[in-house]
Amino acid sequence: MSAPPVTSPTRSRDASSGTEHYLGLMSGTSLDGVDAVLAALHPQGGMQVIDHAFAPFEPALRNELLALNTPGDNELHRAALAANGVARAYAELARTLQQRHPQLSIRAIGAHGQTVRHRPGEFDGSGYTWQLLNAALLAELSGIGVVSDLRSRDVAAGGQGAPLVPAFHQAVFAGRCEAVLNVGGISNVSLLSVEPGATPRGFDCGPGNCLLDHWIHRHHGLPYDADGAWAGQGQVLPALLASMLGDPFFRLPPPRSTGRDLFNPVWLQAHLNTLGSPARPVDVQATLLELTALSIAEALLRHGGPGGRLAVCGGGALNGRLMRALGQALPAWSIQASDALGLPAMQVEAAAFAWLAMRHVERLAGNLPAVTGASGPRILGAWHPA
Ligand SMILES: Nc1ncnc2c1ncn2[C@@H]1O[C@H](COP(=O)(O)OP(=O)(O)OP(=O)(O)O)[C@@H](O)[C@H]1O
Ligand SMILES: CC(=O)N[C@H]1[C@@H]2OC[C@@H](O2)[C@@H](O)[C@@H]1O[C@H](C)C(=O)O
Repeated sequence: MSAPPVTSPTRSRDASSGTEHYLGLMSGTSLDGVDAVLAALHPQGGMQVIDHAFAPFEPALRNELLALNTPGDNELHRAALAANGVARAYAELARTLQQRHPQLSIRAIGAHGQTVRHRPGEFDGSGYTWQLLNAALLAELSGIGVVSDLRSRDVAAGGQGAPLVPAFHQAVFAGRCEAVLNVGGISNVSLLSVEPGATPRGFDCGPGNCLLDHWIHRHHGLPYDADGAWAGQGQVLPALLASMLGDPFFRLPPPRSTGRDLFNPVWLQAHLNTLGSPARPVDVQATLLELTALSIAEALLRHGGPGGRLAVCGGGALNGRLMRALGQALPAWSIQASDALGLPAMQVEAAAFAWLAMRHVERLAGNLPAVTGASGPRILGAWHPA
């Protein structure tokens, strides 16, 4: 990646080592809450995770963020209030890690915000992606400089604005696995390379946990299907599975990205409506788990290599049934959670946003045009000084 010039924050750094501390704050499409990772990062590579913390969203904020994923009334005011709520939740977690490590000076926070719309569109200036976060308030509350809005510049350059993690996956996992799979609300894959000068590839696969979470919440009031246990009690419905896998998104070539804009309860209901008779909820859950596994496997086989080592991160790595379904669908891949490579599955994304903050501070590009389709490498994010 090249490093175009940009006006960037001034910095003081331990010149002897070049290593600085960054905080990554991530709340993804699952909307379960906020993950924070405090990491020591060196611009030339090398990362050590110092600590990790998680806090669930308050139910009222989570409900409002979910509602804002769907067009509705008086959204500007509601979105502004929700962006303040996200900033307060992020600041609380930042404070937790600051208090645990008072001796460390944190160079910057990389704060993702909450995606409520993702419409990258064509390269005609109409595309946008929107992550709710009042980054100014976060800088004010935390006393730390914040890099936010990390996707918009890539979209402005004609890219998808996502996925952004392949560059980070390459930096920390290359040589130890051939592919990295993130199963959050949405799933995405990075295909790594050890060839000199080669860049990784990557793309979104489709729904990860978001439809599974929705369905078990609707029928049992639970936030997620722990270990896929409920899905395991049902039978896969072939007609429903075929209908869902028929969505044109699954046939799109990379660069491609998606989100709750497409894979949401309305999408699921439309496919349920194609069935001749009502389905048992437990069978729908079994079918959704199969959809997640098969859409990932199909994308990996079509656009990735024939096999190798696949490291899995995100909450889906904690779903034993999903991991077994992936193993069955990808017999030539050896699959294990990223924990085996030294970075726990639930820390990878937040660590990636700490890394993206470092790229901004160091005036280095954060995107990979080969992944997102942007017209060139770009420094990502907007800077909000401490
Ligand atoms: N023990 C478990 N069994 C099954 N699923 C689990 C378990 N623990 C977490 N999950 C799933 O993982 C989800 C959270 O994953 P994660 O934090 O990676 O998502 P995210 O960061 O919101 O998503 P994205 O990568 O789309 O931005 C939960 O909503 C749940 O579906
Ligand atoms: C628009 C948006 O928020 N996309 C997320 C989402 O969650 C997973 C997948 O869809 C991925 O494209 C992206 O997040 C990861 C962190 C990324 O940008 O690499």
